[in-house]
Amino acid sequence: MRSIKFSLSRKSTTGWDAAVHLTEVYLSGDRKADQLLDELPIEFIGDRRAACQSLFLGALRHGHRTQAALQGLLRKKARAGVEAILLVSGYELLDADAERHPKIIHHAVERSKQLINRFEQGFLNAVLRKLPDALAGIDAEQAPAAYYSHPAWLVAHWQKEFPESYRELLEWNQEIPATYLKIYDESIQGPAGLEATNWPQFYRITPQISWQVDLHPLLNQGNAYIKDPSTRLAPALLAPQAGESVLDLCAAPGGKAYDMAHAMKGSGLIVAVDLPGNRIARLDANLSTLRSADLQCKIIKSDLLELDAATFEAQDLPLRYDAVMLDAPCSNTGVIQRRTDVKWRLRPKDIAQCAKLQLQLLHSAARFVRAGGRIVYSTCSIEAAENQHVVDAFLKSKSGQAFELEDSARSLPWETGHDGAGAFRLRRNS
Ligand SMILES: C[S@@+](CC[C@H](N)C(=O)[O-])C[C@H]1O[C@@H](n2cnc3c(N)ncnc32)[C@H](O)[C@@H]1O
Repeated sequence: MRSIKFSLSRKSTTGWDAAVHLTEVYLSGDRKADQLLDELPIEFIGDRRAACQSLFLGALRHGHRTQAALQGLLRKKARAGVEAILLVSGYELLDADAERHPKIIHHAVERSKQLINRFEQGFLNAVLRKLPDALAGIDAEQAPAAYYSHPAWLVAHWQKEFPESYRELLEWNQEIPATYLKIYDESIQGPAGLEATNWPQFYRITPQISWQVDLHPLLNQGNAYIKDPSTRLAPALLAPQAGESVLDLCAAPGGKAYDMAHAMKGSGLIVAVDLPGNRIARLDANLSTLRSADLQCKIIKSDLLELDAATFEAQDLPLRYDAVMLDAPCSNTGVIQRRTDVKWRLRPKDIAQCAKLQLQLLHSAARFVRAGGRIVYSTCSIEAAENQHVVDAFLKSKSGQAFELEDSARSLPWETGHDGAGAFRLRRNS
């Protein structure tokens, strides 16, 4: 398959064409939606980029519903190029009033002439004409997984985990997420078009805002960061103080480090650890905006499970810290509204596998907490298996005996109105 930059380099390429192309690449490979959007050529800007993003993410957000509707219309699975057109069109049909459906179908058939062969065009035409009725025939009560466009196993799992509220969760995940800017320095006047929220320092970014003109000058100076209000929970629990030593584990790209550096009033030590790889460059760029004469920020590129005393000694860094943040990798079930392709990637065994790794990471992280110090274990999962159960298993273990659970915070998106998360503060007594 040709590169995204090459395929979209023609001036005549529309946002719709680009969305179909990204959807095809997504269906054919193992790249995440964010990565594909990041690969759009820089000249692909303005309305074309916005249309591409909205159609591509809409196709994925509602893709399971469109696939369910197509089941009765296709004898065998369509080639990824054809399926991509059907998913983008399915989203457009769901998003529009019935009187616009013929226009949507006509447009898809016309644009597809340059994308698929004549046989496929005839087939597409026939299927698209039946798609609106097939979509309308899916009932929320009888077929919640198809209607709310989630894998059936995940819906069955949440029906057990959240019997009272799984529908609210499914509805939440299907909404288009808000984007928030956190402004740390109260003296900074944000641009017009930022909307205040109930969460201090968080502003909703409205369509009036220009990323290029309004936001870029504000970002990357250490005083503002694009992040969801749920990200405040774990740093607030850890509450690092000025002058303390903080070990930020699983740190990249550095969002939690921003909160912690500001809580520390720019004084102390932050040692950030993440796996070697391309996330380190963004971590480094973010930390470089936080460093000051009084705040040292160091990076260790390492697997936490292999982190040992020698690595710290080699960089002349302490081995034990006042405060440790472990923002563990997780199933991401709390952020599906924002990262809709998580629904496509997640497999039934993933939650248990994440929990197993998280417990290993917590054991490894706990070694670096000084006596009397604290550690916050945090995830952006809403699964008990990845939150409370990991902490319970740790506390029951031999090394967990030295710790006690002091406090915790949880966000279930349908209750809080922002992304889901779990955070637990453990104190080391000895
Ligand atoms: C939830 S993200 C961290 C987000 C970050 N704390 C922030 O606030 O911007 C999880 C991170 O864990 C890192 N990670 C996963 N497994 C790891 C391991 N074994 N050792 C170190 N880092 C790991 C990933 O590379 C990823 O950057």
